Amino acid sequence: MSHKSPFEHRARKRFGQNFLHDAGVINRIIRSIAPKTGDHLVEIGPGQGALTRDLVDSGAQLDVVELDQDLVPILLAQFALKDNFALHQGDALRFDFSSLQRDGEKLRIIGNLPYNISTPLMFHLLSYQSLIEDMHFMLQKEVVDRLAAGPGDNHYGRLGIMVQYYCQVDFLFPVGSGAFNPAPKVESAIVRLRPHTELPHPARDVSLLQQVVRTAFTQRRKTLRNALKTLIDADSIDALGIDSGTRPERVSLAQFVAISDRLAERASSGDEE
Ligand SMILES: C[S@@+](CC[C@H](N)C(=O)[O-])C[C@H]1O[C@@H](n2cnc3c(N)ncnc32)[C@H](O)[C@@H]1O
Repeated sequence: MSHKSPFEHRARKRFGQNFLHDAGVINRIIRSIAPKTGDHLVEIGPGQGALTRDLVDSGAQLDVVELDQDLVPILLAQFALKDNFALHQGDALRFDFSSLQRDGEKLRIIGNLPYNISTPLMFHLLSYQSLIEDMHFMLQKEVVDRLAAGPGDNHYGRLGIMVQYYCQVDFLFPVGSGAFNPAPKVESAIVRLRPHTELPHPARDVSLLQQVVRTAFTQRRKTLRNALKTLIDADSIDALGIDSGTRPERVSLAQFVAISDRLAERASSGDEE
């Protein structure tokens, strides 16, 4: 299905195009970001410029990354004359964000993201975590619930744990589907991610942490000891002060890090389970 916009651009499903048209929602997002002169903003997927106008007018440097070539003339017609605006046509998943950085300044990332690429894009951006001050994203509400969830919440799991490893996560506000054209089938929400300047729970080996968390949540109804039995025995979990009879959904990030650090120690000492 495609929908005509005021600029005669047909919204494309394959690019995840749902354009914001609700001025109240746009204002609220801009107020949450609070862009100012001296900031270096990067908007991913500017679309027809719903958020872009206020971001440019803030006086901040604004780079935008848009995949759809047909949107390029629409964006340039509105913003090409602004000397604080630069457009990069291409795929944000492959974009080298470090190429934008100047003089040690940090980037502020913004995006009403296509929902099909939001998780890989967040992890791509987290690989530049030290260059980023904060990120404001519109995502499926269910994804924001998962990002912000803590131990014991229904939505708590792998995505939230791994993003919270790198970032402070704040659920800002929900957005109804009527704010978009065409309206998506699901509700949305705005989330703020702020990369930690120092990781609160640094793991000895992040890929091991990822493996532990992935394995633990493959069958979330199992006890921790059963879920992790291919990696570590119950006594070793209990010896870390973690109840191996609990469910993975009750285990904190710090506790998952403790388990993965124990495995990393063993691997480095050549110790076998
Ligand atoms: C949900 S729309 C949001 C558009 C606009 N920011 C708004 O709020 O109305 C997502 C935008 O991301 C663009 N897009 C999709 N995949 C992309 C990718 N891989 N890299 C960069 N932009 C992409 C789409 O073409 C579209 O303009």
